[in-house]
Amino acid sequence: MAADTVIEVEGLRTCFGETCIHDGVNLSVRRGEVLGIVGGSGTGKSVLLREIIMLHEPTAGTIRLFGEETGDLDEAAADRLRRRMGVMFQQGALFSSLTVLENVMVPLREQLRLPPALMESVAALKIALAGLPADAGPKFPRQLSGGMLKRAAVARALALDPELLFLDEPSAGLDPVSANALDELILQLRDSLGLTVVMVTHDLDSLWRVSDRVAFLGEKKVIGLGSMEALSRSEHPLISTYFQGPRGRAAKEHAWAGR
Ligand SMILES: Nc1ncnc2c1ncn2[C@@H]1O[C@H](COP(=O)(O)OP(=O)(O)OP(=O)(O)O)[C@@H](O)[C@H]1O
Repeated sequence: MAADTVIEVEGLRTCFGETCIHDGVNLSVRRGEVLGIVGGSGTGKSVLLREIIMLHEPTAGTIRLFGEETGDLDEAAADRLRRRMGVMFQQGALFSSLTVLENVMVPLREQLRLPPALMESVAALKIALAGLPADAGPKFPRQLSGGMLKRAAVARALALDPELLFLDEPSAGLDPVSANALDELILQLRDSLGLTVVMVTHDLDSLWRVSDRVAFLGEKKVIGLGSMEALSRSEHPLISTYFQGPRGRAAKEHAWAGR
């Protein structure tokens, strides 16, 4: 495994009963990059993410995180690795009965032994890092806009100072202005904290703006891996249909107009 590789997936196979959705998935993620995962609906993007973060066990193949093979770990070692990763799931998944500050404190309470006042300070810092005003802390999720909810979920994902951030459809349900602002946040976090970001998304505008490389899932494998520019020129029929449809072309024009 190369020194700058933080995630390596090799020969991954995933079956649910008789149906296999991955068969020979290979992928490596480099430290400090934003890697997008795309592909048609049902190609197994979210399942791949869940496998990388050790929430689902693959049928076969290996996944290495920071050089450690995840299939071989005992619970304590898996927990140590989990602490190095932050995850934002599709729905944000905040606890509705807790304030934003309390939500961000959940991983701190679970993983660290800190005095309550210090935990509050750490949580407040993460809320600020995620671009929320300080008065968002005492609010409940139902009192926040869609864009603010996503930021609160990002704040919680950052609670334990992760090196790796996973985002499942971060811009889903956001208006274009809030989606742009979230893209900016992702880039800022990568640059200021040196985070490696893996993001599953269908948002082509966002992929043009933030991804360094994109992995295209299709035919149960990664059938394309490279920059958006390289992928958008791919002649593979599945990839070209995806990127050269009307939405793909519009996103490319949009991206070029913004340069
Ligand atoms: N626990 C499970 N049991 C059985 N089948 C599952 C399970 N989890 C996922 N699947 C199936 O695996 C396939 C891939 O699901 P996944 O959610 O990863 O797709 P996706 O590429 O993220 O799709 P989308 O873009 O629509 O979100 C789907 O057909 C789904 O029904």
